[in-house]
Amino acid sequence: MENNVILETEGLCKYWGGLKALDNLSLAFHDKQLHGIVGPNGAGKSTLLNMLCGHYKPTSGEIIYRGESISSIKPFEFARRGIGRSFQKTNIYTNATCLENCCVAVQRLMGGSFNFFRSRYSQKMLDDIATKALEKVGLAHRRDYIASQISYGEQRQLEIAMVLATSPALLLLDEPMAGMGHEESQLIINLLNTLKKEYCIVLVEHDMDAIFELSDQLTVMVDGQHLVTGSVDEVREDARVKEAYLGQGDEVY
Ligand SMILES: Nc1ncnc2c1ncn2[C@@H]1O[C@H](COP(=O)(O)OP(=O)(O)OP(=O)(O)O)[C@@H](O)[C@H]1O
Repeated sequence: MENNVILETEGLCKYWGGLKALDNLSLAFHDKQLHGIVGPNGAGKSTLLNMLCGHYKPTSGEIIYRGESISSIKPFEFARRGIGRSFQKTNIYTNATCLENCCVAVQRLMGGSFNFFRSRYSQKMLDDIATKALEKVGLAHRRDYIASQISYGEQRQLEIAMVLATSPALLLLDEPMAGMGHEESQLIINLLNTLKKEYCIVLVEHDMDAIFELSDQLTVMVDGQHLVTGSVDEVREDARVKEAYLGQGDEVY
């Protein structure tokens, strides 16, 4: 194993009845790199993220985290080991403040054991962790705002802050730019460019300009199968990729 590989899949398969949503996928995700995942609709991108965070169990194959197979551990153990996941659908409590949302994310991770630490001291620790996460995404000035009062783009930033508050080593991001205008997307691009210096990021995103700008490695999937992995330039020049996107609109080119 290359020493800066954090997470790997080996021959990963997920079948829904006769449908092969993921078919024999072997990938390696490196520390301090952003690995983009693209592919036409139904390619299996969300299925892959759901498996990497433990939400779905593999039909066969392995998920290996820092050299250890974690295919059969429970979903909350994925998070406790440092695999953080943001969702396509917004996951925030709109009636709580930004700070409270980040605190809840940490409490969820700690589960029942959090009650044990309940004290003024632990609340301060929690607030500090949450505040640092908000600072990292550029939302420190929104700390005490109710989440429903901040813009849509800021809500997506808040979701990333909620993942960061759980102290992950790896971030799995599912379309963090969905529904955003150009300016808001640019904010997220700038944020991810900063975060990838510190974390391993796996990014599923339909915004091709964004994914080309951000990816150190890029994987194209088609019909649950791996088509190609390489640098952005290698992928863009690959004839198989052009062919896979034919009839899908000009999503790539
Ligand atoms: N829970 C499920 N039960 C049955 N089939 C599923 C389930 N989840 C996904 N699928 C199927 O698996 C295939 C891959 O779906 P997936 O959502 O992973 O693709 P995707 O690449 O994320 O697509 P999109 O870009 O449209 O979000 C699709 O054919 C989908 O219908």
